[in-house]
This record gives sequence, C-alpha cells and structure tokens, in this order.
Amino acid sequence: MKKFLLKPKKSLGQNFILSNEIIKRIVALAGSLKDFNVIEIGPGYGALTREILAYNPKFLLSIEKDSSLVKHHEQLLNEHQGKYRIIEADALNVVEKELVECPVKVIANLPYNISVALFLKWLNNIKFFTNLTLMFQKEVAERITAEPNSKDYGSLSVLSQLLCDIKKEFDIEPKEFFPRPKVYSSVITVKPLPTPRFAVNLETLTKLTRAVFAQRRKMLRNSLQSITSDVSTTLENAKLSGDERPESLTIEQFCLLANNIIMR
Ligand SMILES: C[S@@+](CC[C@H](N)C(=O)[O-])C[C@H]1O[C@@H](n2cnc3c(N)ncnc32)[C@H](O)[C@@H]1O
Repeated sequence: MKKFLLKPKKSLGQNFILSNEIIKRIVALAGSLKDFNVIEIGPGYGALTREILAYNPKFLLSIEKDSSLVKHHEQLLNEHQGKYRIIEADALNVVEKELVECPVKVIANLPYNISVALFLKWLNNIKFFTNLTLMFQKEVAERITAEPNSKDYGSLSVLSQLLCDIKKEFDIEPKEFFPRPKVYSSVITVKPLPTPRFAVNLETLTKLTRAVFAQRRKMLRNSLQSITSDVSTTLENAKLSGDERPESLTIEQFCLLANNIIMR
C-alpha cells in the first residue's frame, strides 16, 4: 500500500490495516461465507477484500467512496469475475437490499466519521443481515456495548442491544494502521435478534433516549418535560419514581417508558 504513495484522506477516515494477522482474525469472526452474500464498506486497497474472497463467498459487494481507490481493484475484479463487484458510492446513501439478496453478512473496517450514522441506518433494517463484523473507534464500540450505570451507556447502547446480541471481540493499537490514528480501535460482532428483546416503537424509543441522555445528569422527572406534557402519569405507568437518572434504566425500563409516553 505504501508503494502507491497516495496521500491518505483524513476526511474519508482512511486508516489502512497493516497486519495480515489482524485481517485474518476479523474475517474469521464472520464465520463461513460460502452461502452468503457479503458487503464490505470502504475496501480501500483491498486488504480485507482479498481475505473475504479467500473464504469463497457466494458474492462480495464492496462500496468505496474514493474513486482513486476503486481503481486499485481491477486485478481482484479480474481474478474473481462474477463473484466480486465494487461500486463507487457513499455507503450512507446505498440501499443494500436493492443490490444484494439475503442472506447477507457485513464485514468492514468502518471510516470513523460515518461509522455511527451507518450503524444506525443498518439498525433500522437489521433483520436484513445475518451478522455484521465491524471495526469502530474503541470509544464508539464501548458506547454500543455499554451496560446501564456506566459512563458510555446511552441511546446507541439501548437501541443496539434491544435489537442485537453484540460482543466486543478485541482492541487494536494505533500502530497497526497506516497512517496511525490517534485512538485505539475495536472489533465487534453483531448478531441481529429474530425479534427485538422487548416490543416497542423504535421511533418513540429513539426520541425518548436521545432526549433524556442529552441531559444525563438530570433526574427523569425533569428531563422528560422536554418531550411530554404529562410527566407524572408517564412515570407512574412506567413504574418509575422520577428520581432516576437515564443511565440507571435498563433497556426493558426504557421500552416500558416509551410504551407509556405521549410525546408532545
Ligand atoms: C478505515 S478505512 C478502511 C480501509 C480498508 N478496508 C482497510 O481496512 O485497510 C475506511 C475506508 O472507507 C472509505 N470511505 C470513507 N467514507 C466512505 C463512505 N461514505 N462510503 C464508502 N466508503 C467510504 C475510505 O475511502 C476508506 O477506504
């Protein structure tokens, strides 16, 4: 990769993995790919792409925004005709189900600047995916996997864990990338649940958790005022006193609250 001497673009979150061992560990986490269509976001120079193709998936679709990197995939395209396709696009705007059929697995070292937005987009349609093996900045992985009563617990943790089984697999040091990022990275595996852990309207839950975590030091009786005009009935029906702070609520309690709230 270094021999191409292209200047990595910070604006596109370009930090390329150098270690073959780490590439192998990541792809192995996705399990067998034989009968699966695979999507890779941001293939870059194709380090993960090559390893994914070595697993002989049914089909691999890569989505890369940087046209100068798309050009580097000619050889892979020739070697894997009919099995591999790369499109130049912004992954945030792609409608996956129009491009590949189920069953689908996602494997990606995500560009850090769009990683949360992309993950939220997938959560909205999570049943489309069999599993996702994803690298995030460590801080984001910690927010996704955080438990109640921890500083990282928030809207992203509630939504992710309501819909999926998620495991933090391993951390990666900055020295394993070119150029070196300032922070550690983490790989997580995401297994969508057949149905959410608790029945709830996702839009209401999202608005509720965003509103209360935006004021995470405040007690619920105060922070709920911004989204409902009937705080006391809402709290009573959700079996809460109102003294609680959002980080102490379990996912089940958030769902009960969402099911009982009448939004302004
Ligand atoms: C962290 S690098 C990963 C590169 C390579 N897969 C690796 O692991 O070495 C992120 C990649 O995503 C691409 N990218 C950035 N923003 C994107 C977007 N909105 N849609 C698709 N690809 C994007 C970058 O150009 C870059 O190739």
